Amino acid sequence: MNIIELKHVTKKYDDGFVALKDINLTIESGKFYSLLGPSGSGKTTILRIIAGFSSATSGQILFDGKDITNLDAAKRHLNTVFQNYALFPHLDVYENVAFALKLKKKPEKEIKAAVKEALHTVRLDGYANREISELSGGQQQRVAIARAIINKPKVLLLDESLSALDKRLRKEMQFELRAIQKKLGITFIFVTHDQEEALAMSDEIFVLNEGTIQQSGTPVDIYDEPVNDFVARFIGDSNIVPGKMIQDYEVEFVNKRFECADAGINPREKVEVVLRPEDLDIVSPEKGKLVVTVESQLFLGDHFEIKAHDGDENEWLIHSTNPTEVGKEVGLYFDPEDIHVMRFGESEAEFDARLEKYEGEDEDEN
Ligand SMILES: Nc1ncnc2c1ncn2[C@@H]1O[C@H](COP(=O)(O)OP(=O)(O)OP(=O)(O)O)[C@@H](O)[C@H]1O
Repeated sequence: MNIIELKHVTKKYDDGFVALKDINLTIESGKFYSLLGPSGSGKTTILRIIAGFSSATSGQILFDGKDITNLDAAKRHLNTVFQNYALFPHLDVYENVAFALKLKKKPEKEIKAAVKEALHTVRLDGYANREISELSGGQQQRVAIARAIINKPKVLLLDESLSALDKRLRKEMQFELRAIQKKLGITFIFVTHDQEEALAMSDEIFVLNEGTIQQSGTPVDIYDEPVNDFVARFIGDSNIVPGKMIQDYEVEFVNKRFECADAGINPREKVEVVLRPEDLDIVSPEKGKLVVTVESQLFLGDHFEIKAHDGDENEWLIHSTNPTEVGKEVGLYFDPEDIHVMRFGESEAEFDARLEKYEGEDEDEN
């Protein structure tokens, strides 16, 4: 079931800057979504428009199928967790978490039970009487979440809410947030510029750049089939080289022809080819589909990051669990499915239509 829909939403700020250009997105109930993009891409603007803190210049926002474009923020069934948590420093944990229910003048007994349950959900049992200043960053984050879930919103908006934490705590909170979302079964919309974080946590990701959605889909879809070079570069490491389509399922790059899994592109059309570093296997030069010379090698704990160049002066990034030798000539092996062919200027809708057509044909053949 769709809980939130944005239809043709644009946002022009007072100074004339257009921060969102015709945004269309659908959020289903009970899933974890990320809005992912570099600084200034419009993530927070989308969140603020959904929350009702900012209004769209044009377009429509639906909540549970009803138009809420002009509805007051306070009347929307959602809460927001801000980057700085916005906790009240002069109130203790209990008072912070109880705040929304006290405002609604709920009976004390009901409030007590709700605070207990919310603190239990975020694993802060026994912290009710602590002062905010006596909590670690991760604990403050949990209080902010407890406060936001106490009145059981249908949607929780989280704006870069892990960015103040150190790396280890951040990882821990990623698991935690995901577990809380699953337990509560409510929709989370999480804003982040960290692609690893979005990949690890989300059911679905919207990748944004310059006020437009570049691609939406599951983490695996977006990683495996980036629609354009922005997405390919932004999500994970990648090797991107220019190429030319020969025919369906055959592409040329670095002056060689390779079998690939892509179709529906015109013969001789110029394309870009993406190969992920972990899809390149180092083999002997005779067995390689490409021959490269190793330039550098770094041990990164769980893999070696190897840089190499081919005769055409393309640099190749390789992630390998085995070391090689700097200066050595080696072969690179990859499967046809590891080659991702991208058309210039293809929109996500065109990309999806092309994929659907060919997947449909494959099924017909089987
Ligand atoms: N009140 C405003 N007036 C004019 N421009 C604004 C205003 N608020 C935001 N912008 C601009 O709109 C664009 C999108 O901003 P937004 O905060 O949505 O980006 P973001 O993707 O959340 O970035 P970050 O990760 O840095 O928070 C930016 O270029 C920003 O400078």
